[in-house]
Parts: sequence; C-alpha cells; structure tokens
Amino acid sequence: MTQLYLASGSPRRRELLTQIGVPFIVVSAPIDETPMPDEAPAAYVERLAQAKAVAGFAHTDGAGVVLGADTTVVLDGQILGKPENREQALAMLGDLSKREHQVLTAVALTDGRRSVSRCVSTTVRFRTISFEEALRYWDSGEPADKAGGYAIQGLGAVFVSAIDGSYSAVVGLPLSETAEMLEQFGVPCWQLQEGSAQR
Ligand SMILES: Cc1cn([C@H]2C[C@H](O)[C@@H](COP(=O)(O)OP(=O)(O)OP(=O)(O)O)O2)c(=O)[nH]c1=O
Repeated sequence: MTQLYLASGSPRRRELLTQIGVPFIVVSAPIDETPMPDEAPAAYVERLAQAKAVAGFAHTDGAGVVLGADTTVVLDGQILGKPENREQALAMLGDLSKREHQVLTAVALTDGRRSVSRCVSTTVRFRTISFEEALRYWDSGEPADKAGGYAIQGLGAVFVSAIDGSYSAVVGLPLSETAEMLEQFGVPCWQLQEGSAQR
C-alpha cells in the first residue's frame, strides 16, 4: 500500500483522516496563504491545497503520496480567512449572522509525478447571532484559528440552522471525495481494504 503523508498542522484534518481508517504520517509544510489580487475563492483554496501538497512532498522520501487541503469561508463572493483579532472575529460573526455562506474546501494529492485536486462547496446557514453572544464566543477562544471565525464541530454548532453539502468539508476535509481521490493513488480507506469486513 502507498504511504500517505498529510501536509497539515491541523488537528481536525488528522482526526478526519483517522476517522476513515487511513494510516498517515504528518509532515509540516507551512506556505504563504495570502490571496492574489482578484483571485476567485475556489481558485484560491485549490491553489493553496496544491501548494501545501507540493511543499509537503519535499519532506518525504519521494515514494509516497501527499495530501494538502485548505478551507475558507465565502460570503457574497468575499473570502473570510482566519480572524487576526477580536474586532475582526466580531465583524465576521456579525456579517454571517442570519445569512447563508459557503465553505470551500479543496483537497490536493501529489506523488511527485501526478497531481489531482478538487474543491467542494458547502452552504451553511446561521441563525441570528447577537453582539453579546459573539463576544462570549470570542472569549471561548474557539474562533481565533478558524476560517470565518467559527467551528461547526465545536461551540459554533449552535449558530448553524442548516447545512447543504459535506459536513466534514466544513470541518476541514470532504471525506467522501477524499476517499475517492486516495483510492486513485493506491491509498484505500477502510471500506476498500481487502478483508476489512472480517476484522
Ligand atoms: C468553517 C470552519 C473552519 N474550521 C477550520 C478548518 C481549518 O483547519 C481552518 C482553516 O484553515 P486552513 O488554512 O484550511 O487549515 P489550517 O491552518 O488549520 O491547517 P493546515 O493549513 O496546516 O492544513 O478552519 C473548522 O475547524 N471548523 C469550521 O466550521
């Protein structure tokens, strides 16, 4: 079986890959995440996912496959990244309140010869968030390192009134699409492994 490397510092992506039974080795591959001028959100997340995979590949023995991913929140076509401070987080939560937004997650795989990537869009609807509530949420510490300033898998779940698309993509990795892509590179997840039903 091909060795999978995960080019990510995100504990959420580690948990998601573990959830589908894929063994992997984490490699660190920080990249510049600044959007290019007028870059479309889908092109941005796909470019970053590819850059993370390529940067990670340099830290492997060259015989495996590397996964990079990127998640961003998009409101009215504008990218909402990770809030840099309390004011930014409060502004983001205010903007997202009582509205629908998209969460884009791109996944990229490379084995040094072949690279593939995919971008998955999920629509999330928030209920009304009061200013006091947003303040308390900021004080919880959760929004700081999250795209869009919230975590659907955490306390932020209380804001989510509806979701259309992939829940795991919102957390950081679209698991159905990721499993399909991994299989193309000879990295099966649990249901594709021979004899897994007997275990
Ligand atoms: C919208 C949303 C985002 N997020 C997180 C997922 C991502 O980790 C983060 C977006 O930042 P990313 O840059 O995609 O990922 P990262 O910096 O955490 O990790 P790495 O680049 O090393 O792979 O926001 C949640 O955990 N829950 C959510 O509901």
